[in-house]
Amino acid sequence: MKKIVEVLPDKAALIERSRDVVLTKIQEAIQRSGRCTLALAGGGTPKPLYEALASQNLPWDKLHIFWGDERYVPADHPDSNQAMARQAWLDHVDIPATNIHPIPTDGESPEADASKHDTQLGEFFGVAADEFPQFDLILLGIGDDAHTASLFPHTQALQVCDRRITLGNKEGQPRITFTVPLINQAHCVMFLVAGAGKQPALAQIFAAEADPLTYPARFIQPQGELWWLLDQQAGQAVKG
Ligand SMILES: O=C(O)[C@H](O)[C@@H](O)[C@H](O)[C@H](O)COP(=O)(O)O
Repeated sequence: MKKIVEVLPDKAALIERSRDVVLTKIQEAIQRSGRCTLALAGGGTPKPLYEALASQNLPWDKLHIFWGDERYVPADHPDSNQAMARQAWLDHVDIPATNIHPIPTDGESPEADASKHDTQLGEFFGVAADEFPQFDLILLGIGDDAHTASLFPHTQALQVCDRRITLGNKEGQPRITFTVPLINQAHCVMFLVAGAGKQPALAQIFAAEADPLTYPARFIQPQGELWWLLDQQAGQAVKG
């Protein structure tokens, strides 16, 4: 794993830098394999990044969009991660509908939809049920409790090693999430973190030792590159 940590002067600089790194990673993936598989994060921090990507001129047919986690709400619900990315970005560019691979939330149950998406990933990447495909880029955020994707502290999802997709649990509300081994298989994982409220969580995530079940983002140790892009306020927590 190659770890890169950058602290940017403010939120605007963080978004500009993340846009540039994302564009580079998309280009590298397309050169490597003819396409780029990109998993998006929810939350407020990446929204301006998605808005910035909406004005780019990209080979949209080569980009395949996934989500690292989803809230269990209809696709047009204000809390839907899919809806946020569509409104900020995907609805404004010429990406083929078949290149957008949302986590389903309209099935019989969260369990059934998690299992369906696990199968969908296997089919898309052409891998067996017990294999973990390699995403080109996975975008992530962290919560004040150091959760990432929908991998919340001390939840069952953190222990799942034999599936790509599982159920997350936010204070009793079901979510659907990538598992730790799926995220860790990626070519590149990029965390975007802004604001002073994230300092305590970041301090524990970057500490020499701390329990990953309490600070789930510590589990993220991808095969490829691990980027932490922080604004100045969040970055106070990791300055030597
Ligand atoms: O669906 C979600 O809520 C996320 O994917 C989640 O893990 C998010 O990235 C963090 O909670 C950070 O959220 P903010 O960017 O809003 O701080």
